[in-house]
Formats: sequence, structure tokens, C-alpha cells
Amino acid sequence: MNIALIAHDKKKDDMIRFVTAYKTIFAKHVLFATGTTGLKIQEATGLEVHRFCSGPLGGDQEIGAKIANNEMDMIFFFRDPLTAQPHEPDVTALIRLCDVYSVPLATNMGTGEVLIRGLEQGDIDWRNVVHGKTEDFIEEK
Ligand SMILES: O=C(CO)COP(=O)(O)O
Repeated sequence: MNIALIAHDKKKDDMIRFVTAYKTIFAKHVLFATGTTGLKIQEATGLEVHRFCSGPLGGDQEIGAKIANNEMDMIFFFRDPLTAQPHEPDVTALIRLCDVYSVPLATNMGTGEVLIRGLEQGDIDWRNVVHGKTEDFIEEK
């Protein structure tokens, strides 16, 4: 599975604790992250992480492109709901694409726990079921 890990600054410690706690599960998958989040996870856990740009510099959009291309299976995006982000439109767009393509998305550690346990229990197949082809979408319109 391709998994994206993203955390706003005030949630980065949570993310590191989370990935450290479930390191053995994450180690079985291909990990992607926005720039700073990925670096901190690598440093803290030693896991290999493919890093995109930092979020405010386009990293959220790069991960969104992977979702649109059916190349992302699960997203852990620990958002900071109490701090204004300069790239709020990018954050909203990423969350929207998860809903467009039914990609499982955890925006906090509580949901993260549920998702990671689901991942460990078995395969997820809804992505293949719901990921429509562009041609179908155009026909429906
Ligand atoms: O801003 C972010 C997500 O919106 C995260 O970006 P960084 O991981 O580079 O801090």
C-alpha cells in the first residue's frame, strides 16, 4: 500500500509518536510525506519515506496528484484546526480529493488508530471499486 503522512507543525510530535508506535506496520508499506513531516519521521524512526515538497510549497498538491492518479491508498493528515495555514486551499483540495476517490483519510490520531488497525487486519479493496475512470465521469455529466 502507498501511504501518505502529513502533519501541520503543532501536530508533528503527535505524528512522530504515532508512526513510532506503529512502526512495524508502517514498515510493510511504501511511505510518502510532505517535506518537513517526512524528514522528521525519517530521523525519528529510521523508516524510508519518499518526500515531496513542504506543504506550503506544494506538497499537499503533489500528494493530491497521486490520489487523482489512483496511486495513494491511505492518508494520515494530522491537521492543526486552531492555526491558520497560508496554504489552506491546498489542504482543502487534498481532503476533497480523498472524498472524490474514497481514499481513507485520518485527520487526527483517534481516527488514525482505527485506520492503522484496519490496515493491519486486512486488505482494503474499496479504492479499486470506487475509483471511476475519467471517461465514465464525462459520460455521466
Ligand atoms: O503543511 C503541511 C500540510 O498542509 C505539512 O508540510 P510539512 O510536512 O512540510 O511541514
